Amino acid sequence: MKKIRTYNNIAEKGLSIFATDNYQVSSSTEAPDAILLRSHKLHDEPLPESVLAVARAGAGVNNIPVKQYTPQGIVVFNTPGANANAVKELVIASLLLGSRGITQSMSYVNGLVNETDKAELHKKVELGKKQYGGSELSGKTLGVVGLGAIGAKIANLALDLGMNVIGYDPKLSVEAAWQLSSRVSRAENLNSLLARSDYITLHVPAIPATTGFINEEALSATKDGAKIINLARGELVNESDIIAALDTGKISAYIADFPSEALIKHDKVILFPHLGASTVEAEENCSVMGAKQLVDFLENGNIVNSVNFPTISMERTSGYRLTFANDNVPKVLGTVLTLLAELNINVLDMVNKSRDDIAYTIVDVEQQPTLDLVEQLSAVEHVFHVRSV
Ligand SMILES: NC(=O)C1=CN([C@@H]2O[C@H](COP(=O)(O)OP(=O)(O)OC[C@H]3O[C@@H](n4cnc5c(N)ncnc54)[C@H](O)[C@@H]3O)[C@@H](O)[C@H]2O)C=CC1
Ligand SMILES: O=C(O)C(=O)COP(=O)(O)O
Repeated sequence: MKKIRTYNNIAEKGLSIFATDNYQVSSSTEAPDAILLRSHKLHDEPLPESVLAVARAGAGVNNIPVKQYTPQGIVVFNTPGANANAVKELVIASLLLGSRGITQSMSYVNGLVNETDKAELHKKVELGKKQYGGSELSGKTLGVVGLGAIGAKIANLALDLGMNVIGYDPKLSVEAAWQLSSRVSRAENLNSLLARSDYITLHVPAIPATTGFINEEALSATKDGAKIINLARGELVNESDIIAALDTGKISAYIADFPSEALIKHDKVILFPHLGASTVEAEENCSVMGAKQLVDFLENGNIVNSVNFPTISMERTSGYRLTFANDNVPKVLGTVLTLLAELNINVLDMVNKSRDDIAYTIVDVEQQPTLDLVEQLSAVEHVFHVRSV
């Protein structure tokens, strides 16, 4: 029986992938083989030694101490693109909230709730109409920072709204570039995008290079009166710097799904709870993808969509499979294969991949690996985390 510990609200459609005969799934299970979670922060809690893998049903993995887990052989997965459409749709809503005074005018109308005089109400409604007029998105420029799964969808859709679109992504993958319309123009650097955009939307992960990157310097390079949308991570924006820029009018609105005490008080800020990925569809996509990846890893040792291990999978050629991770240095694979040969164990198929400092190997062998064999392999220098699956 394998055990999965869950955190947060994980959609049932994904949980049902763990067959009840073979898996125990619960938020309180002891000694879990794997964890499936959303935004719950794992940084401050000890991870049970039994854990082999952590799957983030979502995109951002800044709630998981990935660097700490990697040398322990713990594979961390995410579900790339599975919630991108949900975020895209909320960004479109945010663009409209930023252009048409919708929330402000709704508050104004709600404030008229006690107005019983029909003529007076009509007069006040007309007054509100004058006060909350907006401007159209068509013809304005949208700057998209980060052109991955979410950014690319938004860039393409904004073109259809008649906007000019500029993108900035120094680490753009070839796969992501294929998703992008050729009408999206490329900014050479962040400041060039900020200086030309009426609306700026952030879609980068929270990593050291991006933490606080929207700061006083970036904001002073930004076009006067620009509006910033942040449905990526609160940490990307230096809070006191953006509040100062809102106070002077340099930035005319900040729209985000990361509320804080100071931001809630500001009248040029529009906030939602962390709602970007909270749609039925996105929650199901993420939980299904995360659960499938965990099952394939726990049962076959295959790794798809990991953020710290290489992508590696092999169809099973026999019932007996060994997997191991090792430091990515020469001679380890040779030593392991020599050991298997010396023990007269026939290798039927094998695949080996590396990523940064880590290598990972799947070996299908003709006979059932014994505990002794697993121990001997684990003792090979630089090898860690040997499993018989
Ligand atoms: N509010 C919410 O509910 C949600 C928030 N997110 C956040 O959005 C982020 C992006 O999500 P996806 O598009 O799915 O991820 P992704 O990995 O597909 O795209 C991220 C892009 O950012 C680029 N990038 C990295 N560093 C950069 C830098 N310094 N400057 C410019 N670009 C840079 C990467 O090259 C990549 O193309 C996630 O990491 C997460 O923090 C994601 C989903 C839901
Ligand atoms: O996928 C992400 O990065 C998100 O921020 C979504 O977070 P959630 O799963 O809704 O807690």
